[in-house]
Amino acid sequence: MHNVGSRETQQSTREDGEVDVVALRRQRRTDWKRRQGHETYLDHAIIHLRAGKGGDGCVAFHREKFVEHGPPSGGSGGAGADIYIQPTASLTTLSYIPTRIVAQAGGHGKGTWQNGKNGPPTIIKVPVGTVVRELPRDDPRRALDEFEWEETQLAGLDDEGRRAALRKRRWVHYPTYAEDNMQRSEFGDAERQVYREERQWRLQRRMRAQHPIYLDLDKLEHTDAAQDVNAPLGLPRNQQYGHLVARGGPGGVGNPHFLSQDNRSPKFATRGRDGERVSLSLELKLLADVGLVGMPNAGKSTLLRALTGGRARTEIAGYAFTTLNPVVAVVRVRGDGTFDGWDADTVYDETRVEAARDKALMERGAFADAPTRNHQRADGETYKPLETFRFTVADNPGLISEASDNVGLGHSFLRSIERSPALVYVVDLSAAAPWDELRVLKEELEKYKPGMSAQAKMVVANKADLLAAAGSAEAVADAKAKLSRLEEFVRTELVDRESGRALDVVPISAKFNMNLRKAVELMQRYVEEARVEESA
Ligand SMILES: Nc1nc2c(ncn2[C@@H]2O[C@H](COP(=O)(O)OP(=O)(O)OP(=O)(O)O)[C@@H](O)[C@H]2O)c(=O)[nH]1
Ligand SMILES: [Mg+2]
Repeated sequence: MHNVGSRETQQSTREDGEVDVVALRRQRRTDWKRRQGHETYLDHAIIHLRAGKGGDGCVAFHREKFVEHGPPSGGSGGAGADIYIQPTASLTTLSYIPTRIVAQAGGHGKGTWQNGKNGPPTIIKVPVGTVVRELPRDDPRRALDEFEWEETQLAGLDDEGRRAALRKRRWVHYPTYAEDNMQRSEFGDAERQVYREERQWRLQRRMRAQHPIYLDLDKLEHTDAAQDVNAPLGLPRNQQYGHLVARGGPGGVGNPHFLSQDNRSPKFATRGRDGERVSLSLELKLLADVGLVGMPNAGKSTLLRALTGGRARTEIAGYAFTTLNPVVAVVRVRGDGTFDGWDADTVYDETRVEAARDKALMERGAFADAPTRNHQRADGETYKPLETFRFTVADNPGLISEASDNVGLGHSFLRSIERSPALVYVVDLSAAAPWDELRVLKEELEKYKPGMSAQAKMVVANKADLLAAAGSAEAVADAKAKLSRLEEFVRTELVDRESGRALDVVPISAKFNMNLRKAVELMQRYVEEARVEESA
């Protein structure tokens, strides 16, 4: 089964429009696998929100000395709390967001005309780069909305029981007066009025459901609450609140509301209404400038570590699927085109090997007088060109053939680089046929999102050191032939349609720090171009 089309259809529906539960289950399993051992990273979540219920109105009569029959004095209930979603820079994962959020109910009305308090708004903070979607009605993962929930409460009742249950959920009666109230014609009028309002409310809600919530929170937003006429009351004036996603139910009205010529002492009030219930899917898209795409073991993590002078804490090991989740790190380029760690003779080996080496050094006391930042370098060098450019690179799990069917780790992690302006293919040049790897990578990108392979800008041919390892003239000639065959493939198959330019091919060795300056220079160029385009 190869799904093509928008992300939603890929995830949950088959070509015939049916919801594909098997695919959903498989997706959940690969998501789970990706989270193993990585305690907190989560880039996709489904949350169920329940806005606050309105407070009930109150039935009361005023009591005062010498006033025998005081007027009705029941206060109205407060509105239930609304739920807002707000992007924030201080989070990087969705794992802190509870899957079920119930906002506070409004306070009940009380005697002596005291109205209930409104529920204070609930604000859900999500990381910048989160895309919020309301789950459509036919999605099996959606929770019941407030109307469907009421229906489930009424299931199995006959007409009479149903009417009684509905009334019970809508009306408050003065003690012992319930029967009496029901007989009255004023109550009948009031009840009709309430049902009319309810139908309006229901209609409005259905209309809103036709335009499901879709929010692309890729920027921090600073609305000026003091200026905003829609800012909810009860928030400090400078507090940011974000986007409304679920409305609280209105409070019920107190008995003074039903005072009329015919009924001088109404003994009923209405209850608050349920808040809206919505299910949202949250998807986190990291915003890295460059995304590395490659098969398992191609050396993506090694490359990221080398580009950041070993700062990027991403695991390197000689088995497939070492990296389970995207890791983003910053590459700092200096004025002369160098970057952190470019000149070091460090070998970026497997993390296990590195750890063992560090431990041995430590035991020998080699770090005892390692220079700190404030020390002069031993060789007396003081010149240090300033950092002039900075961009972020995302290292990703390996992508393999049929990843779109959730083979391997699937391809859902690609969402984190979906919007990266530049993708870089990383292939293992020492493999038998690196061009086949490229073909598969391109196909999988296209299956994830049609047109995504156009974001690819460069092919990095890694492990170039292995080719000529033998050192003989023959091996060198073979290596050259292989590289030119790869270039030939790129020239014929991987041409950027817009510019007509073939992707750049750069042979490197991430492990031994070779030819990385060239790769960084090109990456910087792509990022600069993209930024110019964006600001234009
Ligand atoms: N000889 C040589 N080995 C390399 C080079 N780059 C990476 N390796 C080795 O290749 C193996 C895999 O490297 P990783 O960086 O973990 O590969 P990856 O693409 O991140 O793999 P996954 O995370 O599993 O997708 C490790 O044993 C590295 O030491 C290189 O330039 N030359
Ligand atoms: Mg890796």
